[in-house]
Amino acid sequence: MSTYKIVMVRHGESEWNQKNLFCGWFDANLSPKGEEEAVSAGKALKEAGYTFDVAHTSVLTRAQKTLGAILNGIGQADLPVEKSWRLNERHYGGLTGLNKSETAAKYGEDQVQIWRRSFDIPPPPMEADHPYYETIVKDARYANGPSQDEFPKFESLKLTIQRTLPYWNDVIIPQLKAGKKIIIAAHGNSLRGIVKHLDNMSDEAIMGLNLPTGIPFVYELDKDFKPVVSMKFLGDEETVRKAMEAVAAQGKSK
Ligand SMILES: O=C(O)[C@@H](COP(=O)(O)O)OP(=O)(O)O
Repeated sequence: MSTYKIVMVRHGESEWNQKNLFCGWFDANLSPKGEEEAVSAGKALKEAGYTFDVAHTSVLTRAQKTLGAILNGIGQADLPVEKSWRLNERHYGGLTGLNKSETAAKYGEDQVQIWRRSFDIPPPPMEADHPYYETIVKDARYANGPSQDEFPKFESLKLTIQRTLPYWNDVIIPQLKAGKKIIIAAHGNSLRGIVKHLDNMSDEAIMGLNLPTGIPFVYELDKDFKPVVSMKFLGDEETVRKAMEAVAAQGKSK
């Protein structure tokens, strides 16, 4: 029997998704298509009758803007929003800013697949001379965390889960227990981490999951927070399948 329900959504297409660049902690904006996707996500949630008590998002603009458009769409623009770096995208290290197809042409599609989707093999670190190092490390949005020790230079999915899961366990679960209706707007890989945890997916199985941009999905959980309904997308099956395939194909050399 389902006791809890939670909605999650990966942000709409970002300008860097559109250019096919590894983005990670770089604060890319939504592309015009991404803005439209966010509005459509709001419409889908409104049509399905969703309202929320609390919304959670990362400290990155693409996720916050997506959430803003959704909340506008469901007539809840003034809903309390909690923002945390723990919901940020995985840190893509030295790959940040590189084109995914060009990287595949240079290092091979298999290597890019390992960097994008392996569970515990991280990308190379972002060194201090990386073009986006200062922009990210000195960004005022990180004044209250992560601490210097916690601040990533790169993250595998495993490392991403290690900093996202405490947020799920310490913030989201207590709010669900208190009866709050929650939406999380975050990123491809921070959400893949939560999905892996909820569905108890193996390290191999999670490699095959590519989350589409801007299509909300629902989990229904039992009293022990085990899924009764897993990853039910608010979109028709064919559209979701094609969107997932398009994400997977971003690592092709073309
Ligand atoms: O960092 C990035 O490039 C993408 C995910 O990339 P892939 O792992 O799918 O390559 O993150 P998002 O657009 O969800 O914030």
